[in-house]
Amino acid sequence: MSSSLTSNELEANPAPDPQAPITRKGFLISLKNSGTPMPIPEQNLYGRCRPVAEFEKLNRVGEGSYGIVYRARDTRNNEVVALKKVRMDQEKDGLPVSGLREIMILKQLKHENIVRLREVVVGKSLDSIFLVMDFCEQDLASVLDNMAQPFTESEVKCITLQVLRALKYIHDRYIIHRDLKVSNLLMTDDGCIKLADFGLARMYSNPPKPMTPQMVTLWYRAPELLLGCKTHTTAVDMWSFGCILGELLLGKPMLPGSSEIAQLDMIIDLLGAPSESIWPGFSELPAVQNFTLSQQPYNNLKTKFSAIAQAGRNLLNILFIYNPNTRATAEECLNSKYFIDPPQACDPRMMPTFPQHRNNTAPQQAQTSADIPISDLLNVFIKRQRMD
Ligand SMILES: Nc1ncnc2c1ncn2[C@@H]1O[C@H](COP(=O)(O)OP(=O)(O)OP(=O)(O)O)[C@@H](O)[C@H]1O
Repeated sequence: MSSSLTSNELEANPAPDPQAPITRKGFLISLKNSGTPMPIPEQNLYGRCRPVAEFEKLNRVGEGSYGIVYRARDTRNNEVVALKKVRMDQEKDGLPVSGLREIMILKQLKHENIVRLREVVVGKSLDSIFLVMDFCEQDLASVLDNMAQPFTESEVKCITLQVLRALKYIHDRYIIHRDLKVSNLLMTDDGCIKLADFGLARMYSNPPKPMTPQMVTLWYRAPELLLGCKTHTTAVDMWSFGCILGELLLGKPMLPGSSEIAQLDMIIDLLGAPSESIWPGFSELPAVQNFTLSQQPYNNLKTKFSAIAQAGRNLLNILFIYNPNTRATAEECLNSKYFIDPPQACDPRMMPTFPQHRNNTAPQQAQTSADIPISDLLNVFIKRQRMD
């Protein structure tokens, strides 16, 4: 991904509803009004950052494209937290853009099925920042990789209902996650699912504005993205959600393509070929000419999910709709008969617990740092980018 934080981007995609709970204030508005970084009117907009030295790193639990995540102990209150070090070396201009986006978005979200950002802490230089989040004992990818038997259907319903609640919450606030996959679904020992990793998330507007299509991990990527559509909607998350539901029901990834064309072929093998009649505008999509799509005419969802009750297959059918404008929304899924029919979703507290496979690495030394306001940090990054 080539990404840089520009004032245009900060201004882009305003929430269409001025009453929406998400507001843009502080430094964002300063940039918009002046075109250059301005002093931040509210001192310490995001509060003062504590030094990361106040956290004892216990072990590394994960590493993604944009950061390393540690289990750590907050020495002030002894609580165990997740500490995500924002990776700096991936950005060509040295800016932790995905980290900053993640901070800006997570700060505004408060929902029991979304990982809570407690605070931002800093290392010894401004080039080292960490997100402090509630610690979740598991992520669904490592659970699925290590479990002896697949989830029962009532466990699948328990997990997916929680994911849908998180999706409804963010979609109602004009936020698209854009990287929904099992490794970004965390689970606590109380069976609570938390949507994590908002590094690729974006605000969207109506009508949608152009965005980079190469988002979303391939296996969970919607056909409109694979075909180069530049206007994304919440429907991209709903496709990914369908892939996750399918993966939980099958006990293995549903569409594990190894390239974009292989991914499209897998989708077509499962659902039949898209056409202008079922997806108006399909033939105009930028990448349609680049691929020779197979003409397989049948929808094979029923065969692939023959062990699942009709209501489950109906839910999958409305998620795997090619046309993003008619694909099911999170709210429609929450009202699906699938969640009413037996077996009903189990209580999260009845979910099985799993060994913590991610806790096997050695402790790390904490760094020292200064006590710096996060607003200063953000200004430094923005200024640096303007100089490039
Ligand atoms: N709050 C948390 N509690 C426990 N583990 C976490 C937490 N946040 C992240 N992790 C672990 O760290 C991994 C990577 O985190 P995350 O997805 O946020 O990083 P990323 O660099 O953005 O990853 P990606 O490459 O998927 O975009 C997760 O899959 C999970 O295993």
